[in-house]
Amino acid sequence: MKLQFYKYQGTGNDFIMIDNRTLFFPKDDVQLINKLCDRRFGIGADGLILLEPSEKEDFTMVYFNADGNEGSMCGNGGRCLVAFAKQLNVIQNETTFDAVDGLHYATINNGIVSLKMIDVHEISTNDSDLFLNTGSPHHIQFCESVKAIPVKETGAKIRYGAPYFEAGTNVNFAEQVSENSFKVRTYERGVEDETLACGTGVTAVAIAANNAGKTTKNTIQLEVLGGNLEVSFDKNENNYTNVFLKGPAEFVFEGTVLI
Ligand SMILES: N[C@@H](CCC[C@H](N)C(=O)O)C(=O)O
Repeated sequence: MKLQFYKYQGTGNDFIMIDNRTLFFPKDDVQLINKLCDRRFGIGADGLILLEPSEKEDFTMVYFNADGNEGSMCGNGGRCLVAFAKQLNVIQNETTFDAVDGLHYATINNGIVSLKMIDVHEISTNDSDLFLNTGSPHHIQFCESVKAIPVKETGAKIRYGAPYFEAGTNVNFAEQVSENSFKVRTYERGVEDETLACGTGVTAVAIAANNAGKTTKNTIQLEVLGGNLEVSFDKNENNYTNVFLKGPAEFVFEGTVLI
């Protein structure tokens, strides 16, 4: 069968998009999804996303990591899916959609997508590292220079080590640049490597930075390997609400592949 696909990227975090409104795609086929995401044997991507129907909302997001397994929430993937939904004329400039972690509201203007993320009420600390869930689990380590960090090696050790083990976590290394800006590099669970950006990851870094007293700002600029993102939130004691992740989401190419 010929599969029509669309390729999108958000600050270099890249995704295969499939219009699965007719529910034809064999989503239990872990090997197939893994091969489609393979950069040598397939199309190549950090993940694959299905746009599916929703009973009450505009559409449903179903996200798979590059390893072929269904993932938790993907912030950059969600932003790219909003741009894809607009390309398909499923939405105009505003939407609410279903995802694995609940409802998401988003707007799109001139290719910039602003996506509402889940509220965060729990942040744990271990020495100077932090852990929180922004739709996906994230470990955060602040450091002097992200350039000097062997992200794949150090990230893998933390991802598979205590207290995370098999379930694992995504791992972010963050360097403060100014009062309200940070450089971030992320090791992604499910890709098992560093990616050029991670949306739920920078969201976690922005909240962690505020929570750890590194900044009092509630609009934070995040510089990642693939570009720039912005995270904003409201804070009430240790509760973070109205969390928004904002940045570019771009269509790259489309094609067909035999499956
Ligand atoms: N790239 C993503 C994060 C995806 C989630 C993750 N790899 C997992 O399942 O743990 C993002 O932009 O948030």
